[in-house]
Amino acid sequence: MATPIHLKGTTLEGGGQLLRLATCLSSLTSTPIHITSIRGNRSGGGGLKTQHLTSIQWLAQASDATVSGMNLKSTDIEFSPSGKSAVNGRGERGGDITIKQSTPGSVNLVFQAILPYILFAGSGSGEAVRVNITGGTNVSNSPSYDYVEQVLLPMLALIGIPAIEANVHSRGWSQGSTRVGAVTYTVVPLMKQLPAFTLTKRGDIKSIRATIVAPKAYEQQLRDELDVMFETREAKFFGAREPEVEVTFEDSQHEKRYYLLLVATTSNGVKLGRDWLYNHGVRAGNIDTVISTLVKKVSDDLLSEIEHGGCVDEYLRDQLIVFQALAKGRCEVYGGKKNDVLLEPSLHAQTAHWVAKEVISVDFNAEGTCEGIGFGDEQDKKNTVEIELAEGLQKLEV
Ligand SMILES: Nc1ncnc2c1ncn2[C@@H]1O[C@H](COP(=O)(O)OP(=O)(O)OP(=O)(O)O)[C@@H](O)[C@H]1O
Repeated sequence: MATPIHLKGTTLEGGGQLLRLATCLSSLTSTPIHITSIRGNRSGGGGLKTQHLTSIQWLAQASDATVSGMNLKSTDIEFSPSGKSAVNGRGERGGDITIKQSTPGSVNLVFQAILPYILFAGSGSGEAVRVNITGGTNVSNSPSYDYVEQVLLPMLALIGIPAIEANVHSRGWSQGSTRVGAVTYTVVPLMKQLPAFTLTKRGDIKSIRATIVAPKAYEQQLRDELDVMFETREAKFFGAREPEVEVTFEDSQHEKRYYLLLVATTSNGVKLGRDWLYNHGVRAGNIDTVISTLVKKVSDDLLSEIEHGGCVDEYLRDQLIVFQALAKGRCEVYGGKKNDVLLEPSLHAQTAHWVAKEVISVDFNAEGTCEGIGFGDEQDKKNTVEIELAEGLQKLEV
């Protein structure tokens, strides 16, 4: 068996994303890896949390991997796929995948870990796979259900991934709540390689959609606050264009859960999103502050995304890297400029570049461009098989 590639879990961002991406690429390409000091840059000693463990367990089953260290708080895992892909983790093609978390750990970080595998491992039949995941739907520092539905999935469609349908059955919140949510994503695995893609022309801001999830009693106040904000900042958002704004509201059914997402859609179909699950403490006496702070922060954040002129927001930039690396050929994603200087990729994006380089040898340049490996084409895929011969180890390409 090949020697596992060693990945130090404290590299760059040093959090859970390194682990998700590395195990996913390892599963797809049957590359053994050894990750040490897992989430070593996080407080509390790092190690695997439920969400990470759940993702790795699914990938291990799907790729028939032998794994050591697969337990909560583990800081060291060795992950060695056998090369016999089981496609959806049950040894079947098509059908359903059900992943249950009993905590509000982020549904979408589990989805982030397994989606490339489901798409690229190849069911070949064009049959849809329903991915049911329970856990948190709106969790701080992770993609919310709303962000995935309104930004990630349309952007994946824009780069050539077959449309993925999203359904939320119930909300699950973090921050002291034990409410677990449920989501279904319906994914059609790729039947051939993902062609190279380019996202370099953003276009003008055409419309903005605001999604509010908050206690029903404050719906009107939130709508009013947004109206005033859009009126004041109309020119900044829309330039000379006629403003197009849509606001939707959903009752959070929880007196302390205030969530806002703003998504800008451009004339070229690009989506830029920013959101926030208010996390500074909600008390009976501070609702006015909660509402004004929420609207101000999210609109400030979206404006800075719009001002840099890029085709991806800060979060999408790191989430598209795996698709760039697996597509066939030169993939370019423009991240924008500040004061005429290219925006540096976030630490998460730099980490994803590093993992892609270490595990599947894809190089990203400073502009975030790479030559993707074209995963999925049997003719182009270079499966290296190691055969032990009496006189030594010889490598053959098949
Ligand atoms: N507000 C947001 N909207 C969309 N995506 C987000 C948002 N915040 C974070 N993300 C994405 O969530 C992922 C977070 O990765 P990270 O390694 O920090 O997660 P983690 O598994 O929770 O790890 P850790 O607990 O170690 O921080 C990244 O892909 C990042 O782009």
